[in-house]
Amino acid sequence: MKTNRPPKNTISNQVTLKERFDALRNLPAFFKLVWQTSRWMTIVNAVLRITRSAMPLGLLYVGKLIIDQVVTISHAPVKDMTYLWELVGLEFALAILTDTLSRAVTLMDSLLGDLFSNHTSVKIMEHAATLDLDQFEDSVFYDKLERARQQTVGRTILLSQVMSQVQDLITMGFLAVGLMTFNPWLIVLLLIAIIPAFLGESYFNDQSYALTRGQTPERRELDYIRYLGASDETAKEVKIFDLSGFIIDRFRYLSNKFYSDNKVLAIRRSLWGTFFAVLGSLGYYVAYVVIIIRTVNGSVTIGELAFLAGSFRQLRTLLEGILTRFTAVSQGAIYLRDFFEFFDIVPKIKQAANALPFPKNIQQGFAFENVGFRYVNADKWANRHLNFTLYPGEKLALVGENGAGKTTLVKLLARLYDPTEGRILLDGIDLRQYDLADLRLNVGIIFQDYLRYQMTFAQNIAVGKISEQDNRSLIENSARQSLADVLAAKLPGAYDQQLGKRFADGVELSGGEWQKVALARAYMRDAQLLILDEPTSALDARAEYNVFERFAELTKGKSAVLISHRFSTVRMADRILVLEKGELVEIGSHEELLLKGGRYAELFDLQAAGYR
Ligand SMILES: Nc1ncnc2c1ncn2[C@@H]1O[C@H](COP(=O)(O)OP(=O)(O)OP(=O)(O)O)[C@@H](O)[C@H]1O
Repeated sequence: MKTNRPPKNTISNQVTLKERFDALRNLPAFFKLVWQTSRWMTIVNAVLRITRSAMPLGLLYVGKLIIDQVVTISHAPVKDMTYLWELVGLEFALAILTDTLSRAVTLMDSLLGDLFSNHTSVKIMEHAATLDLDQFEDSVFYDKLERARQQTVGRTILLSQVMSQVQDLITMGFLAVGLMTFNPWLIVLLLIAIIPAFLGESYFNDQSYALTRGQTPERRELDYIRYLGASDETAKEVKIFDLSGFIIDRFRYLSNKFYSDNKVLAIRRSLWGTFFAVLGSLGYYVAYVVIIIRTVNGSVTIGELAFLAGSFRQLRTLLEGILTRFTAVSQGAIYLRDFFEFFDIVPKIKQAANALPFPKNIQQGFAFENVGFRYVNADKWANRHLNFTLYPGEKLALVGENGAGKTTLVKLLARLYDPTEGRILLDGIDLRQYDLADLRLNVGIIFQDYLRYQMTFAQNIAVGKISEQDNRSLIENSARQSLADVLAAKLPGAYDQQLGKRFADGVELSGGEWQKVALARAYMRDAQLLILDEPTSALDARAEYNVFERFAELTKGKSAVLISHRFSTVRMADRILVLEKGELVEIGSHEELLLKGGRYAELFDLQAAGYR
């Protein structure tokens, strides 16, 4: 965790006017997404809004007719009220209709917005699932993912903003036509009063976007700290190391920084906003005075006075809203760029064209030809100059100190990464030529940091081959093979027992017990290559020995790679590959390597000495 980092320079996050306009190009793609979310809702929404936009002019005009009629009747000797009441009835109907339409629009916006948010969340998850492991390990990627996630909620607002924009533009068109029939210059006055507010608004929106964008990494850190500070997974360590003060301090530092950065901007925005509002009011009152003078002179009726003043006031509000919203919409479009940028990230590990099916029975095995791998942004090679073959049916153990590159090697075998240099051949053909899904189905790995799903016992095993989640006999059989069946028998809910403490009635397992459950996943699929990356480290020595003995027996004829730091386990393998700083230093059987008296013998003696 970083502390007391200097304030982030947000200059690079400033948006130019050109970028703002360029971003508007994202709107069609955005509407395509909305359209995909629900066609009928989009249409209904549009129809409702167009109808609603004619209402203000209608109301003002009927209002004018009513006032003029009242004036006429008040001067008439015979008072016939019929027409007046008709007008009042009409206005009442229009008022009810306006209100109903507004509510219907709000309802539609919120329903469509919710659906849109669900739709885009699913799309993000679907796209994230196609991406490579190393993309997930890149912080720039995480920032993009985070911004894309924010969009799913934020963009529902954009939806109603754009719709409202169109609606208000139409309303304005109606009102402007009405106003221009009386006094065209009133429109000019209106524009003069409004434009400064628009410019101010777009300036502050830019500032706010730059600030938010610049804060993305800190926001992620804040989320992470919130998680550290209050989660079942972290509570134990936080308590024992008494980290709460440290965590809270960091949280306070970051959140205070957000607060003060945002505060400065909010205050400036508010002060300028007030000034522009005064300017707008000034414009309105100049127009009002002119209309009053004309009414007093008799060139405008009292009904027209009400109509003109009302139109002008409404137009001002509308225009202000439209201009403000314009910056908000283009702002939203800029955020959208982040959203679509996430979808532009393409996986590097892809299915080859005309991919080959995975061999039914591996003939020659996996041959590493000068394989090297370097993590993104790492200077050091994690694996280098690897030349060896994993033969069909062979059990190969990987040995080496921490960071020697064992896990990386098995990730290459499962194509979680592709080699940076060299290649891996399966039966003489580059691994990249095989069907990816088929490969993953045939290469089973249980990692040392396997997941403890807060789900049922059976589901925790079924994740090994989720398509078989309802195949209870396969699940129970897999549990038997990893020796987890004994555990199920002891649980109150047996295979349906909820595991973990996160949800109601969950039972927590010990580290070793969890490992047996995780190991059962390996037996769910009939993989031709099984990889166990230290998933047995929490088992006691006897249990690990039993598990591996059983594993060797159950996987007879299949290839397997085992990673373990226990030599009692390692010696069971047909051959042992010793890695040092990512490179192969020795390979051979336990006996051969002991005889050789090299690195393996040294490590073995070291461990044996510990037991003497
Ligand atoms: N995701 C990653 N990004 C960058 N570097 C990594 C990543 N994972 C591992 N490394 C680096 O690659 C090297 C090899 O790591 P690897 O996990 O393969 O070692 P290992 O032999 O499995 O270690 P251990 O016995 O501790 O599990 C290490 O130096 C490690 O720091």
